[in-house]
Amino acid sequence: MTNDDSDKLIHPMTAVPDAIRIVLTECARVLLQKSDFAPPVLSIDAHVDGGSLLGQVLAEPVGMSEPGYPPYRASIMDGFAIRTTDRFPSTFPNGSSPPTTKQWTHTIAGKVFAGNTSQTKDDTGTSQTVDACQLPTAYYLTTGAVVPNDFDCVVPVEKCTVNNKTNPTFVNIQAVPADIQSGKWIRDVGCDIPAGMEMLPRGHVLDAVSLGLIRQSGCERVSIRRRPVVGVLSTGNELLGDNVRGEQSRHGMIPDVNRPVLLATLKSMANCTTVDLGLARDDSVDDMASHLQSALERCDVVITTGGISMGETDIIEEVLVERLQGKVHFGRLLMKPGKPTTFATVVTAPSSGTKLIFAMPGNPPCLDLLHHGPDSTADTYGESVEEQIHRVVLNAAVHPEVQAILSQDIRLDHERPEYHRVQLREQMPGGSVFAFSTGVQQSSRLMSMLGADALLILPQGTTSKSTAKKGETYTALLLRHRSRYPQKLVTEAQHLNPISSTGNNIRIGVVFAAPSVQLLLTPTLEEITESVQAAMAGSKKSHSIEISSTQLYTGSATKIENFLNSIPLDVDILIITYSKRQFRYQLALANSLRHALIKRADWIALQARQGCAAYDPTTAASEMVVGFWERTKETSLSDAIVVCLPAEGVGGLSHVRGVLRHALRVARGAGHSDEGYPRKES
Ligand SMILES: Nc1nc2c(c(=O)[nH]1)N[C@H]1C(S)=C(S)[C@@H](COP(=O)(O)OP(=O)(O)OC[C@H]3O[C@@H](n4cnc5c(N)ncnc54)[C@H](O)[C@@H]3O)O[C@H]1N2
Ligand code: MOO
Repeated sequence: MTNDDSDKLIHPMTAVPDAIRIVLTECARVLLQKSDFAPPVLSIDAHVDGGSLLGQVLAEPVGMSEPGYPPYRASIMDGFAIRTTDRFPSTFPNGSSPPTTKQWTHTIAGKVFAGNTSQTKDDTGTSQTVDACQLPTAYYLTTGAVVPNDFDCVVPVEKCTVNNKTNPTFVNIQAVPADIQSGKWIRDVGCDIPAGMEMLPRGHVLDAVSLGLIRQSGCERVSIRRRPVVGVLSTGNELLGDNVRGEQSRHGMIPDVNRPVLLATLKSMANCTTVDLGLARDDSVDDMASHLQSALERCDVVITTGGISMGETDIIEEVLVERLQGKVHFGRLLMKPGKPTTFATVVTAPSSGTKLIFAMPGNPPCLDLLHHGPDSTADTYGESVEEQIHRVVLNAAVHPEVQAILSQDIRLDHERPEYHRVQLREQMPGGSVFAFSTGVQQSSRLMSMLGADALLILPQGTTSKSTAKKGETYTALLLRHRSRYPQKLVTEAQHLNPISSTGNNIRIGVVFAAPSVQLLLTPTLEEITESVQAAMAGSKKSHSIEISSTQLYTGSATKIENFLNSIPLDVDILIITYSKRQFRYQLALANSLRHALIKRADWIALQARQGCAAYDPTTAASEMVVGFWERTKETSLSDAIVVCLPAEGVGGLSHVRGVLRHALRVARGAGHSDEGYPRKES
């Protein structure tokens, strides 16, 4: 659509989940079509100083080389190495009594210190019965020393007494039989890391511990992905350059905030090399074109700010499309703030490939957007580029999020969903999380970002719902302090909102239900996905399985129906899990659900019970409910299969083929009618 007063295109507003998928798809396309990102992989000396490996992403897994770690049998204690197979004589030298079972006397054959490699291989004598004049031998060892061949036990020095401190020749060991066992206090070759084990997978981001493991692996070179080069350009004639001081008083001029904020954000969160592209004036299309042209030659990704909405000096899109022949994938977002955000790709000279351009609005808080990013770390062997792209997009962890309870009423925006800057507070450690607005959210107010922990996604207002009410729960996208929240409260949002089912894609929604957050025992989303995948294994058609939504429910068990009606889930299978330890709660939850389903499938529930019990016997007495949930409104659950089972038994889903296969048919549009169940009167 065009605007009558100017030639500018007015793009439709793209919903954020769609925009994320578009960005992920284009990122994956560029990253996976290796010619566009040459050289995609660098080989680096594993022994270079850690600094240059830290934060890098592995392009190939790192495995343990022969013989494993430790590379030799090592003593765990400072002590004496002995052979447990040695036998003692019935008579002893100089007629003394033979040792009791608690005392063994050995001749000290030598000392082996950690790092001493010479003396250890010669004493390979086999087990011996010592005659009247011969005692078995022992070696003194320090922690980490090589245990001599055939010696199979180390006795700590605390249990040993030597005959002469300065020049010991005998050691008397006082120990209980349990101390004299083969393998005691010895780390066998490869017992920490066996040879051939994959220690760090492809896509692993190297941290300090990984650097240590690479050293232990014995690997000489590691393959890492080349970091994308990301350039940041601020545009606008009103911006003061870095070297211009004392000009702030000049009427109509402001400091450039976006560039330093973006560069710092990229440095702190992204695995990329940053380039400061400086400032560009916005009164000349020619100048802007040459600025962007040279930026694209140097960078894989260019982020511009400003000049992208409807004004006469908003020239970025014109330059991208008309001068650089770029393709705009979306030109506006259905979100507040950040509406004018534009995403484009430009094919530069064949040698340097396709470049990604994010043209962001000038208002500084719009930079929140940058926190959404792709994660293309999955295994890619044996797939076509299109398949890889599809999988990367499906698997991308877009944003860590928690469910937060609003602490005050907030008026909803009627044009766009609002990503409201909030501070988060826990009621008590591990308890419910409450969201507090950081104040006036006007797009230009950088102050509203100060101290913000998260962006609370508030829905677009309607005539029937114009206010988000205190006490309501909304999704909060964490900006920082992820580790502050208990692991189980934080979910990796695969996608921010429901996405529609395509082909053989099964969408799973998960509700974690418990009377309070402390009582939640949540299976991991991977566990759920794996169980469903296992159940589907062997089905004739291939399919992909995706957790498309997770919800936390800490309300009364009898109100679950209201809760399910209120959430905009659009899934094929809804899994509701609770802890088997919550006896009364699970009973109330199950009764309530059974009542709310349009059809119960008790025989499948029995199958589910057996499946869970096979997986975890203690779940046998738990409540299981299976049935169908009726579509109540366009955006809500669409005749989902509901499976309610204890969190401890989720692995048992892999035994419930029938229900999940049926869900698959429903997902493909067959509906439940072939099952012949009557619908409830509405
Ligand atoms: N007629 C319409 N006007 C506007 C619309 C619209 O739909 N129709 N959208 C509004 C929205 S929403 C936003 S957001 C802004 C974004 O505009 P631009 O992306 O074109 O950005 P500018 O106009 O260049 O700048 C906006 C604002 O931010 C200040 N700014 C710019 N760059 C920086 C910087 N590097 N550091 C600090 N501050 C910066 C600039 O001075 C402006 O005040 O458009 C609305 N208009
Ligand atoms: O999208 Mo703008 O950032 O609302 O003002």
